[in-house]
Amino acid sequence: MYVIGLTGGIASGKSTVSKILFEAGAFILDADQIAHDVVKPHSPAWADIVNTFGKAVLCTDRTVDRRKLGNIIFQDEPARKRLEAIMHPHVRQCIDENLTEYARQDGKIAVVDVPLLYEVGWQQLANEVWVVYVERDTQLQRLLNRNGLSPAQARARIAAQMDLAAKAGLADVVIDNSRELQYTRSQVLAAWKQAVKRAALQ
Ligand SMILES: CC(C)(COP(=O)(O)OP(=O)(O)OC[C@H]1O[C@@H](n2cnc3c(N)ncnc32)[C@H](O)[C@@H]1O)[C@@H](O)C(=O)NCCC(=O)NCCS
Ligand SMILES: Nc1ncnc2c1ncn2[C@@H]1O[C@H](COP(=O)(O)OP(=O)(O)OP(=O)(O)O)[C@@H](O)[C@H]1O
Repeated sequence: MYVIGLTGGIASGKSTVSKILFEAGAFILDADQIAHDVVKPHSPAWADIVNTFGKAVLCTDRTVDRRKLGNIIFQDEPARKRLEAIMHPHVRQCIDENLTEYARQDGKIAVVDVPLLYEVGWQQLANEVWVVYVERDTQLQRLLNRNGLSPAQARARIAAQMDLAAKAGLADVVIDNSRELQYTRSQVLAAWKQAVKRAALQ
């Protein structure tokens, strides 16, 4: 199974790129979605979160209140590290299981969208890594428009991640999503053509 690791920064455009890749024929795995799925009430990760952060981070239906948990962990680095220590083994296990399942099906390429791929050191799960880059001011503006955060909260979330230009420096492929969608789409489709050729040579 040929795997593209898709990463970038918060609100840099990973979902936008993965949608284009899905339409081009890729399997898509989304680590954020997996992170939401593994905290279903009474799952092991959910129990660890309740033990660590208390029942105050639950909604009335016992699901994790992600807004509340986000507000805690993005202004308290030790708390963020504790949440990551709980979550990442579960997320990784789920990614590995899905990739094993996909490998049974023929010849498709899998795209694994992991925002923290470099921070967590999971580059080895991919044959190649793509970074979705955006200029800092545009990233902040898109994050503010999307999440209804205050500028200080949005900056804290960006600061909790490795510098995006540094990620771009490590990437096999960089998609610049600073401009209009059509510009992004044409870069993605050109890079996809090349990746299909590399996958065929594997
Ligand atoms: C903090 C949580 C509850 C906030 O949930 P919420 O629905 O508001 O945000 P969502 O999950 O959609 O994440 C949005 C973006 O935040 C950024 N982000 C999430 N967790 C982290 C983190 N630990 N460190 C830095 N950035 C993060 C990512 O860029 C992500 O794409 C949630 O993100 C979470 O459980 N994070 C810990 C697990 C994790 O590290 N996930 C990242 C992928 S493995
Ligand atoms: N080229 C673009 N022009 C204008 N808006 C864009 C562009 N690309 C993405 N956006 C918008 O920016 C926001 C972030 O994009 P997207 O959700 O794809 O990022 P992401 O990296 O998947 O974010 P996260 O990992 O934080 O969930 C969205 O509201 C999206 O509609």
